[in-house]
This record gives sequence, C-alpha cells and structure tokens, in this order.
Amino acid sequence: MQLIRGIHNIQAEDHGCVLTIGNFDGVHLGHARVIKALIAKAKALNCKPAVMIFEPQPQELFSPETAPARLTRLRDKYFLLKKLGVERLICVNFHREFANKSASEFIELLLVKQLGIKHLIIGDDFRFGKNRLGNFSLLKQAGEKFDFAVSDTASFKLENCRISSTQIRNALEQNQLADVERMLGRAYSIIGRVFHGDKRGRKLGFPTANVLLKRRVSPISGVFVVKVNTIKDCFYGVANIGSRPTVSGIRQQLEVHIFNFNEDIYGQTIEVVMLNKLRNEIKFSSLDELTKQISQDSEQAKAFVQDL
Ligand SMILES: Cc1cc2nc3c(=O)[nH]c(=O)nc-3n(C[C@H](O)[C@H](O)[C@H](O)COP(=O)(O)O)c2cc1C
Ligand SMILES: Nc1ncnc2c1ncn2[C@@H]1O[C@H](COP(=O)(O)OP(=O)(O)OP(=O)(O)O)[C@@H](O)[C@H]1O
Repeated sequence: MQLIRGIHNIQAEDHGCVLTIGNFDGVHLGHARVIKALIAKAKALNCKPAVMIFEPQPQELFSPETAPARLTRLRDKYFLLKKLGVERLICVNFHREFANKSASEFIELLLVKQLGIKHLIIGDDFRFGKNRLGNFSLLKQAGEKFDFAVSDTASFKLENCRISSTQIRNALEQNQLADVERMLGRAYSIIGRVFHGDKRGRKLGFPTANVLLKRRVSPISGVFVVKVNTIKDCFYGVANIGSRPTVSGIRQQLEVHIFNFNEDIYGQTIEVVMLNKLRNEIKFSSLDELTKQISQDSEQAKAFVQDL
C-alpha cells in the first residue's frame, strides 16, 4: 500500500482514485464495511481504492486535553487498512492552517485538483472544512459540477447499535472485552516497542517487557491476561497498564510478564492482545504486598490460559 504523508507529497500520477475519508480509529467492522464498498467501486472504475485520514486526529488538535485515547496509532491503521485491501493511504497533516480551509477549498483544491477523485464514499454524518460546514449535500452538488460521484454507506450495526470508535472506547472503559472483540472483528491489542524500564521487576521475581505507549494514554487500564505476539512466536502472560502508583510511576505504561520466556526483546515491536481483565491497578503500601499480588495475578492468568 502506498503511503502519502502530507498533501504536498501528492504527485500528478496519483490523480484519479476512489476515496473515503475519516479517522478510522480502531479500523473496526463498520470501517471494514466502508472499505469493502470502496474496493468494489474502485474495481468497477478501474482505479485505486484510497483512504484519507488525519494526523493528529481533529479532536487531538482542537482539544488535546479532552480528546479520547486512541485505539490505533497511525502505524496500526496502516497495517490494518492494508490488510483490508486499501492501495493508497493519504495521511493529511492536520494543522490549524489545514483546518481553516473552507469546505469548497477542501473539495476544489484537494479532492478535485490534487486527487482527481472519481468517486467518494462517506458516511452521511461526515462534516468537513472550516467550522464543519461541509456535508454530504454540498459534496453531491460539487460532484455534479466537477464530475465525481458521491455515495454514502448504510450504518453497520450490531444488535441495533451502530459500531463506532466511540462505542468501542466506551466498551473498553467498562471492560466489555467480548463486545469490543465483536465490534473490532479481533481482540483488542496494543502494539508497541519494548523499551528499558527501571529493571525493578526482575528483582521482584517478575521481569517485565515495558511497552511504550506513544500517545501516553491508553483507553484501558488494569491487570490483564494477555497473549503476546513477538516477531517469531506467540506466548501468554500477565500485563499491567497503568502508572504504577506503588513505585510512584507517573507516565502510563504497559508492562508484560511473559510466562516461560527468557529472551532479550528490547527494541522489538510486540503485540499485546488483551484476553481477560483480572483487576484494577492498586497502590500497595509495600513492594512485598505488590509482589504477592503479582504472584496471585500470574497464577490466575495461567489458570485462565489453561482453560482456553
Ligand atoms: C501483573 C502485574 C500487575 C501489576 N500491578 C500493579 C499494581 O496493582 N500497582 C502498581 O503500583 N504496580 C503494579 N504493577 C507494576 C509494578 O509496579 C512494576 O512491574 C514494577 O515496579 C517493576 O517495573 P519496572 O521494572 O519498570 O520498575 C504490576 C505489574 C505486573 C506485571
Ligand atoms: N458502523 C458503521 N457503518 C457504516 N459506516 C461507518 C460505520 N462506522 C464508521 N463509518 C464510516 O467510516 C468512515 C470513517 O469513520 P470515522 O472513523 O470517522 O467514524 P466512527 O468510527 O463513527 O468514529 P467516531 O466514534 O469517532 O465518530 C466514515 O465515513 C463513517 O461514516
């Protein structure tokens, strides 16, 4: 899949595509439905299926303090969209100047002049341009003028509830991992690089691989039974996502104690798949108490894995 980072990198040969636009955070089953329609249309018109996303996501620019925690980083979106068959990912650098473009500028300069779109597929709730004044009917009118078609996708629902990134974040917050899995079409996971921690875990008898949470916040926290996918293999383990109050940690991080594992994986990218939540993170009054609890967590996690 071709990745175009920044609209200044769109070339003349990128002209002509079938496009959809959105955040695509999580790349859930609703998104997959849109992408399926995108690919079918691109095949019919003999051009590339392309997705336009924004980085940072608009809310992260407009209200960084209250923007929700991401389900997927750009890197995750890239691989998930590629797997669905998207051939071009246009990642717009979403800064103030871009956000200030009027709806017609967005259509005429970007969609028509630079991208030469043949067909646009969007949800009918899609809003764009300065003050979010652009909408489906404006796009329809522009399509007639500039010769591109616009279609909307029917909402993909589960038990009468529209799947959305927000819905998935809410379910994660309530530890409804099974519902999350049904909406994502896969179990929820965090992918990241293993970095050097304080090396305290080893002394406690529970060495942990520390995974950097790039955007510093995770949509979930607590202690989980996990499956860990490394480049070579897959393992089970027990993980904590939190700020480690017992040792006065500040930043939220993900730490995994992998069972029967003794390899050096510093610097490697691993995927930590959440299988079951065991408990919330607690502030213990001593490291001894913390160690006892981690030992119990491990036993509980091993029992869970055995029943799989
Ligand atoms: C399964 C598991 C559960 C944990 N639970 C907690 C907890 O409830 N409270 C807490 O402060 N830290 C918790 N931790 C984090 C430990 O404080 C941390 O692993 C330890 O300080 C070693 O980390 P370091 O080597 O990065 O310093 C947990 C870690 C693991 C692996
Ligand atoms: N369940 C769904 N069924 C059909 N289309 C969807 C569904 N969810 C999202 N889409 C469409 O996919 C595109 C990208 O969606 P986007 O990521 O912006 O929204 P979302 O998943 O609803 O997230 P949020 O909860 O933040 O609104 C949009 O065109 C949107 O309308």
